Amino acid sequence: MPLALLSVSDKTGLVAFARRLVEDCGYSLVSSGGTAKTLATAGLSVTKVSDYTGSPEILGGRVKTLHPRIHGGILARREVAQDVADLEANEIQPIDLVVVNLYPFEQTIAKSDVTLPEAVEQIDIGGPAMLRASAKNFAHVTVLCQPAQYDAYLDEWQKSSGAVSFEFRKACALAGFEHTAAYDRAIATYLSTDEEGTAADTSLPSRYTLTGTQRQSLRYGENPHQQAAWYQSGSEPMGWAAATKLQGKELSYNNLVDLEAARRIVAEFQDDPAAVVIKHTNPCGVAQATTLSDAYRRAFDADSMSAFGGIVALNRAIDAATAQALTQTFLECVVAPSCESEAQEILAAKSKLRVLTLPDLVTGTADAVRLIAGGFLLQDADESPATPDDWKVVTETQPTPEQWQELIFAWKVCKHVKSNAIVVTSDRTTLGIGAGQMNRVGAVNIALQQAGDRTQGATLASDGFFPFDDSVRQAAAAGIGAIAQPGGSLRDKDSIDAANELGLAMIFTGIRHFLH
Ligand SMILES: NC(=O)c1ncn([C@@H]2O[C@H](COP(=O)(O)O)[C@@H](O)[C@H]2O)c1NC=O
Repeated sequence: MPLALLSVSDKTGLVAFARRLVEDCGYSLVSSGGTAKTLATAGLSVTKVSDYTGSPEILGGRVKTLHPRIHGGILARREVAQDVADLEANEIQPIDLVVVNLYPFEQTIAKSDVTLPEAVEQIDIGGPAMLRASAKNFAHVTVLCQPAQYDAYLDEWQKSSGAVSFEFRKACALAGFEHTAAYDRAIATYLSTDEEGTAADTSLPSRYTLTGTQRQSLRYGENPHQQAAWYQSGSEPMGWAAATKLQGKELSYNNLVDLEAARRIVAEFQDDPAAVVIKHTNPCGVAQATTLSDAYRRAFDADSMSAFGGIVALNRAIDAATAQALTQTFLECVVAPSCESEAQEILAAKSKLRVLTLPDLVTGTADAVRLIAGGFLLQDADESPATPDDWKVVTETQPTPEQWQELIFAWKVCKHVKSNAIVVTSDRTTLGIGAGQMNRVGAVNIALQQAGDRTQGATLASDGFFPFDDSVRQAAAAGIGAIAQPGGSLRDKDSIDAANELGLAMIFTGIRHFLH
């Protein structure tokens, strides 16, 4: 009789599955304590692991299945004479099917009041050992690590009359190793943070694993000839995986990339209603106002030509007036924390428009990963807030209180524009954005040109320092009244002298915001 080993924390579907293993597939069952109890209570015949091994479960369950009779049965190569002889000599029966799912570590640490000892006790040791052992020996053993796989196994068993295919076993092994990798990643991440959830050690980890479960296959990637899929980190949906799509076409790869860019900008603005319009990850309009509809109109009007086909993020619930404005042009996606029912009815007229709600638009990722040939780069996210207390006025002319507010606004936007970045703003609305230019003067030119005749008295922010005084002179010629830039160039003095000569106020932020 073939032997199946069942040891599961999540007992969903367990009894029905085990019954079919016995009745349809002819398995005899061996199970760890709690699993055996569940099966026996349901009237199934099952041998307890402790009876099979002759060793009781000890240390409060820390050692249950860690025994040569279990691991020998899983790992034996049936075609290797010495392995077969070892099994016989030790009275070990080969195990053909391992059904194991792990202690719910992630669910445990998701609880707000969890203690470190509680979390540590939920680190499964015996389960991953069995899972990895059976995945390693997929040439002979099938491993199932989630209840969702039970039906597929029974289908496969029936289809093959019990001769489960190599491909099926290999796919199960792959799923098993992905599962243990994600499980260990969650443990390592948890241990690397302190009770407040911030990194306990400021240095980056010596080993870094990125894992995810495919959540959605996407029609294509950045271009139609590229395949793409969306992966969810962790077992609980967070971030975009927790968003709700109220209406509209299927999300595309580029939609998700742009939505994330839009989210990051709107997350900067919490105090007043704010709107962001994104094209190809750069903002073409950002505005704050006293009402959401006004903020959206201003963001849209900032560069209405570019806004066509844009991605919009809003930091307040979509109301009817904003919904009305949103339907006036072609947009790809809109995201907001929520959407009022009247607004939903209005937006429904644009049935293709993707409307998403994401209650938490602020929480992002702590790490930024970039793949390069042969490896990847890891850095902290650019979380540095705009802290004007540390900013230094370097000109004779001091910014007025209004200019200070405007400089903060421009600087926050500038942080999210691809380098070289220049942002011109007025009345908490972008007027012109120079993005991704290979020289800074080019970025200044584009931003000023876009702003057109609206630059008189406006402010300008630059993500990097000015290497020469030419940008200051261009800005002054266009009527810009105040500038924010990091400072730090060898020729800072030239820029300061030019600003003084031309009567501009200029502040040095002391930090830069390159974005590549
Ligand atoms: N220590 C062990 O030898 C061990 N063997 C299996 N487990 C886990 O114990 C759980 C099942 O326990 P039970 O059948 O007692 O409800 C499974 O999640 C399984 O992964 C173990 N627990 C933790 O490491």
